[in-house]
Amino acid sequence: MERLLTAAEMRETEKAAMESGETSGRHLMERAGEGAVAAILSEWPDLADGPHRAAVLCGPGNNGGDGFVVARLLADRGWTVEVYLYGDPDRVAGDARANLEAWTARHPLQPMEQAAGATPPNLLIDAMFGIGVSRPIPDLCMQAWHALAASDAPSGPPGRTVALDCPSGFDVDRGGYFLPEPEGNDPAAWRLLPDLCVTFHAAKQGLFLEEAARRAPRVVAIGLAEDAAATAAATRVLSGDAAEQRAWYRRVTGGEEHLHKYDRGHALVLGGGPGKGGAARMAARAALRAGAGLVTVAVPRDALPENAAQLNAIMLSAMDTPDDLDRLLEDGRLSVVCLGPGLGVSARTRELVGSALDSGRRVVLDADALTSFREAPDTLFEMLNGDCVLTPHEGEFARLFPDLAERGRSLSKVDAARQAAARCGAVVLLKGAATVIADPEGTVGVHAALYDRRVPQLATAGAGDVLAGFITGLCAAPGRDTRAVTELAAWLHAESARTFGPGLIAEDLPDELPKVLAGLGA
Ligand SMILES: NC(=O)C1=CN([C@@H]2O[C@H](COP(=O)(O)OP(=O)(O)OC[C@H]3O[C@@H](n4cnc5c(N)ncnc54)[C@H](O)[C@@H]3O)[C@@H](O)[C@H]2O)[C@@H](O)CC1
Ligand SMILES: [K+]
Repeated sequence: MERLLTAAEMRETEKAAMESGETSGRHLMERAGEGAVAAILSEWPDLADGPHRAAVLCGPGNNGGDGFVVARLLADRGWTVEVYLYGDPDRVAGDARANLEAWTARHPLQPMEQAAGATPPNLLIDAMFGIGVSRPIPDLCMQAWHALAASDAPSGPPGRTVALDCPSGFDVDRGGYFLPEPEGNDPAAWRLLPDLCVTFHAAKQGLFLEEAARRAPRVVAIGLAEDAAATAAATRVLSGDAAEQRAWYRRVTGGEEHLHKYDRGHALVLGGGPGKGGAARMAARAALRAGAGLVTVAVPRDALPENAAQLNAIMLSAMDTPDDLDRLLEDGRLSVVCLGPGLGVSARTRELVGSALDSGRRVVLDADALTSFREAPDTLFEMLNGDCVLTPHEGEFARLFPDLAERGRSLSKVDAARQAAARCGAVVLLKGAATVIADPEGTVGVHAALYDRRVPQLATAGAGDVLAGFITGLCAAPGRDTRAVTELAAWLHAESARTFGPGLIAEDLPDELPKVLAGLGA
C-alpha cells in the first residue's frame, strides 16, 4: 500500500518537517532535484553515458526551484542546458531564488518567450508549476512545452519529456488538467503529456485517478519522514511487488486452510427471470472461483430450466417472492447475498434487497439493486451497514448520490466515494479505470488500472457482474474485513483481465482467476 497525498496533505507534511527543524526547504529542493536526475537516468540509461542537451522550463514558484537544481546538476555532468523562466526573475523568492542565483552565477537565463524558437533538446523538463496550481497554466508556458516536446532532438538520443512533481496544470487532487473556460477550440493543448512524471516524497492522489504521463509515475524520496500530518490520506491498492502481493493476499483472506466447504462460506446470488440470467450466472461463477465453498443461484420458478441447463457446480433454487427469499435465508449457513446483476429495476427488487438486509447477512449490491432505489436512496441507506458493499459505476453512483456526482468537478473521486460511504453507512466501490473503495469510517483505497496496469479489455459487457461475484466470493468466509476484501476483489478483477490479455470477454475472468490466485500463493 502506498500513501496518496493531496496537495494540502503534502504541504502539511512539508510544513511539519520544516517547523520541527528536521529539514529545510532548501534541503528538500536539492533532494528533489537530485532524485529527479537519478530517476531520469535510471529510466533512460543511454542518457547517462554522455553529455546531451536539455531544456528546463521553470515557473515562478518552488517547482521552478526544483528545475534550477536539475539544470545545475545536469550542467555539472557536462550537459548543455538551457533554462527558460516564466515571469520576472526578480520576483522569484525563497528557496527557488537561492537556486536561481546559483544557476545565474554561472549560466545564462532566458525568458520563456524564447523557448518556442529553440531547437528541441534530448531532454525537456517541465518545472513550470507543481502542486501550487489551481487554474490553467499561461498560454505562453503551454506553447513553449509543445514547441519543444513536439519533435525529436536533431542529434543524440530522441527527445524525452519529464514533469517534475506533476505536469504543469495537472490537478493533483482530482486528476486531469485545469482547462480554460470557456474551453476554446483546443482544450487538448493544455493537457501536457510527458513521457515521465517524477513526483516527490509521495505519489499525489490525482496521478492515480487519471493518467498524467506515458509511463507510471516515479516517486523519489526527498528526506521527509512518514506523513504524520496526513492520517486520512487515501492509499493505493496493492502497489507492491510479488512478495508484497502474496503477503497482502494472506493478510486479507486470513490465509487459513479451510477443511470444510462450509468454512469457506455459502454465497447466494439472486438472478433474473427467463432470458435474464446470464449476469447472475457470471457473478455466481466468479463467487465460486473467488473462494466461496458453495454458491446457489436463486431465480424465479419459470427461469429454472434455462439455469439448470447451464449450471453444474453452482446450485439452483426457486425464488419468486421476497417470502421465498426469507425462507432460503432461514439456512444459517448462507453467509452472503449478492443482488443486482440482471435482477430488474422494480419494487420487487427493492423488497428483495430489504429481505436480504433484514437477514443480517453480508450483502453485495450492484446494478439493478442500486438503480431500483433511484427515487428514494435514503430508504436504502437506512437499511445498510458496514458489512454491505455497493458497487456503482459512475451512472449508478449519480442515481444514488446525485449531489456528490454533480460536484464531480470540485470534488475528487476519492472524496465523492468517501462522502458516499459515510452517508450510506456501507462500503462503496466506485468503478472506473481508477476504482475507489471507501468505508464509512473514511478509509479509502484507490485501485488504478492506469499506466503499466492499464486494462482497456475490461470495458466489456458483464465485467461488472463478475466483479460483484468476486467480492461476494471473498466475503463468503467469515471474519474478513469487508473493505479489504473489496479492494482485493478490484485488484484480482483487473489482474485477471491483464493476464488474460486481448480478446477478453467477461466469462473469461472467473476462469482466469485461478492462475492469478496461484501467483499469490493461494
Ligand atoms: N521547499 C518547498 O516547499 C519544496 C517544494 N517543492 C516543489 O514546489 C512545488 C510547489 O511549489 P509552490 O507552492 O511554490 O507552487 P508552484 O511552483 O507549483 O506554483 C506556484 C507559483 O505559480 C504561480 N501560479 C500558479 N498558477 C499560475 C498560473 N496559472 N499562471 C501564473 N502563475 C501561476 C503562483 O502564484 C506561485 O508563484 C512542488 O510541486 C514541488 O515541485 C519541492 O522542491 C520540495 C520542497
Ligand atoms: K511540473
